[in-house]
Amino acid sequence: MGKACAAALGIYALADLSFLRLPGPPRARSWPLGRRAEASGVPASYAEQFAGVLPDDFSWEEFVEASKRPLRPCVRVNLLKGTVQSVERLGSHHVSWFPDAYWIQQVEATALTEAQELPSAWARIASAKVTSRSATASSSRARIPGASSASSTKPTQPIGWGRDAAFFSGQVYVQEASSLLPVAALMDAFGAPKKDMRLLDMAAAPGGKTTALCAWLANSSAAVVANEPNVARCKVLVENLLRTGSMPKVRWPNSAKPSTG
Ligand SMILES: C[S@@+](CC[C@H](N)C(=O)[O-])C[C@H]1O[C@@H](n2cnc3c(N)ncnc32)[C@H](O)[C@@H]1O
Repeated sequence: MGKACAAALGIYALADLSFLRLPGPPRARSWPLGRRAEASGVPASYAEQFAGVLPDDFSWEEFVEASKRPLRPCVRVNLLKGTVQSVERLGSHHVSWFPDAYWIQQVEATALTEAQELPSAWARIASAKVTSRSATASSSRARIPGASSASSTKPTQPIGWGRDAAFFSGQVYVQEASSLLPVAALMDAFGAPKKDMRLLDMAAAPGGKTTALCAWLANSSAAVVANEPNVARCKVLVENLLRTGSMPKVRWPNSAKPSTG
């Protein structure tokens, strides 16, 4: 139970840590941290707690700047329903910290890397063409029923994954790449699912982490307990769990199993 609690806390406490690898402005350490945080509109007590997990060479100001940057989406192949081979147009920009996840709207020509994200990068990416999938991936992918058929031509528009057959059939899940960091950390900590393990996702809707965990727990006796207090968001959560085939791996807190009929 102790591990499950730690895992649950980890899921929600680890937010966007991708900034840890990004270059930032020079450190400003002239004022005490509390005063500097309050100047950014953040309570000093929060900043002091956070300082405990920031690396020594990473300042509060860098953290604030990183927090202002837009989060970048990725498309994750849901191994409960699809494979990297079965999903068309994934591109070749793999998210380094998560298996089977690919950056959306990444542009080969500008060669932006995860460590080179600039304040203006988002606008450039959004307006640019999407890279075509790599020749290797293209030749190795088999067509499967229901998957997108627009694969033979090089896409010139960003792929609308939310309107793609691969999305509706549950083969892919679109989420911010940083939201996979806690899941990656947990997978790394455990190595493989333990027998009858229960992972608590305390704030589960819309299901990005829960569905990723369910895919990881496939073929094991482990399960995810999905907690979500907001009823409207529960509906979206259940839709995503059904779409991705995650239901068999989910347990509900407080005997509150939603009707799926
Ligand atoms: C950012 S979303 C979680 C995203 C989700 N973990 C994912 O990966 O897709 C935050 C969720 O926390 C829920 N929430 C808000 N207050 C909460 C509380 N006190 N306890 C549990 N969940 C809460 C919200 O309803 C919302 O659905």
